[in-house]
This record gives sequence, C-alpha cells and structure tokens, in this order.
Amino acid sequence: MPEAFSGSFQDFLTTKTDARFTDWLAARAEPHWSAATGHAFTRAIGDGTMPDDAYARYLIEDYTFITDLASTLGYLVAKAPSMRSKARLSGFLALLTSEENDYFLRSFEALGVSPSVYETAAQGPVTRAFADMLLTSSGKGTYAEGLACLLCAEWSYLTWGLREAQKPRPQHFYLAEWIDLHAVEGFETFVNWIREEMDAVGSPLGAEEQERLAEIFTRMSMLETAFFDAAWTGEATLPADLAVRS
Ligand SMILES: Cc1ncc(C[n+]2csc(CCO)c2C)c(N)n1
Repeated sequence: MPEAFSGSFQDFLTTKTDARFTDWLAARAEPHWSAATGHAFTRAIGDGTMPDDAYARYLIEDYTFITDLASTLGYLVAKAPSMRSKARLSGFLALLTSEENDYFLRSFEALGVSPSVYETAAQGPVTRAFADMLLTSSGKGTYAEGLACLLCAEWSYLTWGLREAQKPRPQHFYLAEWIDLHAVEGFETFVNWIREEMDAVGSPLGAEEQERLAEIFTRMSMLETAFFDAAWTGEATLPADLAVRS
C-alpha cells in the first residue's frame, strides 16, 4: 500500500527526489486508492467466489459507465496537445467501443440479462456521480483534469488485474476474461503511457492546480470504491461524502 501523504507535490519531492507526480496522486488518495484496488469485489473475481447476482449488477452499471468513459475519451482526444497523444487516446477509444462491447454482450447473455434490461438500465446514484465527475472534468475542465479521471479508472483496474492474474483463472469465462482484459501487456502499456502523460502534464503546474488534480484523483478513488460496494452489497445509495455538488 502506498503511504498516505497530505502535503504538496513539492513537499513530496523533498521526501524522494525522483518521485513521480502520479505517485503523489496515489499517495494523496489514500486510504481510498488502496480501498479501491484491494476491494473484496476484485478479490472475489479472481477467487471464483463471485455471486452471479452481484456480478450481473456490476456489469449492468459498468456498461453505462463505459458509455460515459467513451465520451470522456472523446473530450480528451479533442484537448490532447499533440498528435501522438491523440493517437494513443483514440486507439483506446476504438478498443472500448469494439472488443470490450463484445465482452459485455456475451457476458450478459451467459448471466441471463436480456437486452431490454441492459440497454435501458437507469444509472444508479454512484454511476450518476461518476458520470458527473468524468464529464465535468473532461468536458469543462482542462486536459490534465480529464486525464486525472482516466488515470484513476485505468490504473486502479491494472493494479487489481495484475494481482488477480497471479491466481489460477476462475471457471466462468466472464470472470476469467475480465481479469485477462486488465492484465494483458497492451493494457499495461497504455496505463504506463497515461502515467507518463500525467507526470509530464502535472509536474510543471502551479501548486493550486496540482491540488485540484489530487482532489479529482481522490474523489475518483472514492467513486471506484463506492462502485464496487454498490455491486457487492446491492445497496444502491450514494455515500454522503460523495454527494454530487450542484
Ligand atoms: C467503474 C469502472 N472503473 C474503471 C473501469 C476500468 N476500465 C474502463 S474501460 C477499460 C478498458 C479496458 O477494459 C477499463 C480497464 C471500469 N470498467 N469500470
């Protein structure tokens, strides 16, 4: 677990001169970063102990989340400063809207969730708070702010995916493939790129904007945790500390 840290990035650099901006973001987000990446839901995916109803609940919500994440990527493609960055982000957007979509459709079928359910599912309160966070940060905010959201969403999944991939795969294809999707080399390469991009974009910013990025990354970590909690417990309420500000 990264050690929690409450100071500025400049302060963080005095504790470790070669510290990365993204290490600081994760340290600032503790204990929520570790709560998200070590969540019981993620361990149950790898153990094969996941109840079908919890996983179906999760996939239905995640399918609507992915739609908002695709829109976020659209905003990021528009705001990215270089052709290289636009190429990385749009490549990922293409993956999200093709192979990943196919995974969802096959899994819904295996779990007995009909198109009339997953195509018209209303977002629960946690997913709505997520959508608000993603779309506001990337649409109205800066490239760095949108990138902080994407970084948290992808890096947290790589972290648990690599850990669960150490175990033998569970029997159900929808659990086994969900691990593989987040532990393959191509995904790791992409997350490493987002980290490098965030390091490059975040390090030179002023303390106030860096603080804002730490707040975004922390709130995203809380939302990731609440998202797993909601699927795991079936409790569809938004924790009070995540109330959407209007
Ligand atoms: C709530 C939630 N947060 C993050 C992800 C992670 N994620 C979103 S798209 C994508 C691409 C490859 O699977 C990954 C890893 C998720 N699925 N659901």
